[in-house]
Amino acid sequence: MSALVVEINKLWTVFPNGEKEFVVHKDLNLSVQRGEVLSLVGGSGTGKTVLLRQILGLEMPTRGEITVLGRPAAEIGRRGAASRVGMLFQQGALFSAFSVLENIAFPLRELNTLPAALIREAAMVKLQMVGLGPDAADKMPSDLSGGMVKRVALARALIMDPPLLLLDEPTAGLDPESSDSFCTLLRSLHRDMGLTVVMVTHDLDTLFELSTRIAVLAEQKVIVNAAPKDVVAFPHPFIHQFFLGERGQRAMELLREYPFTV
Ligand SMILES: Nc1ncnc2c1ncn2[C@@H]1O[C@H](COP(=O)(O)OP(=O)(O)OP(=O)(O)O)[C@@H](O)[C@H]1O
Repeated sequence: MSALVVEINKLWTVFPNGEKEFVVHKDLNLSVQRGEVLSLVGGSGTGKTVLLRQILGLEMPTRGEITVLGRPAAEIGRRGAASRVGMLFQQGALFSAFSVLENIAFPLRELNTLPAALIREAAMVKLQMVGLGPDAADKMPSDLSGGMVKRVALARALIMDPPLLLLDEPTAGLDPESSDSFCTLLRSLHRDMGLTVVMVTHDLDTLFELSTRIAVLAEQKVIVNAAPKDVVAFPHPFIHQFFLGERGQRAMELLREYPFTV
């Protein structure tokens, strides 16, 4: 298998805006190597979520190519895609009428190729993998804490052991303690499953705890894609404001605290 898991070439994303056009991405290039945790960082509206959805094949770019695991991203949006790419949406997005176990099993059920007992067993394994006990299996989403919702959504994203995992603001809305323990879980899963991860986050703790690389979106493209310590030192007004403004001290502390990233 090639070391390149995601390859984005000359990507344009243009949305209609009244009489005019609104250009979100312009000639954007990005590549993600196997085993990386690549974080996408950028100001509001720079097209981070759109890019994740395009990698997942849920949206088509206006122009350019996105190759995921050697095939066009457009093929991923189809049936059985969960075996190639798992996605953790920002709100967790569980089905409220399904139990925890039914939510986790959903992509396997959809495939309709395995007997129910095997599907149940696979979902129980994933439940354990995300640190939840068997007693959580029959709970309904409304009975779960925010941290548990994220864990169940993660278990569902991983049900078919995809090599690539996409995370949209994985720790948004969690209290600091739940956020920390979710980061620890993501980090051990990344290590143990040999996952490649592409993540969008605004949270500096999450960013420095998990990222092996950071790609910064500005001026409709990726202005830098490098190790965290090199990104922090890159001369650009957005980066200066994001890492070295008010939050600068914190960013520097985090760089020292998480040797994994430097
Ligand atoms: N389907 C669409 N039609 C028109 N405009 C869209 C569509 N989807 C996204 N946009 C616009 O594209 C821009 C990028 O959106 P996106 O959600 O990717 O931003 P983002 O970088 O994730 O921002 P944030 O950090 O605020 O979540 C925004 O201005 C958004 O309004």
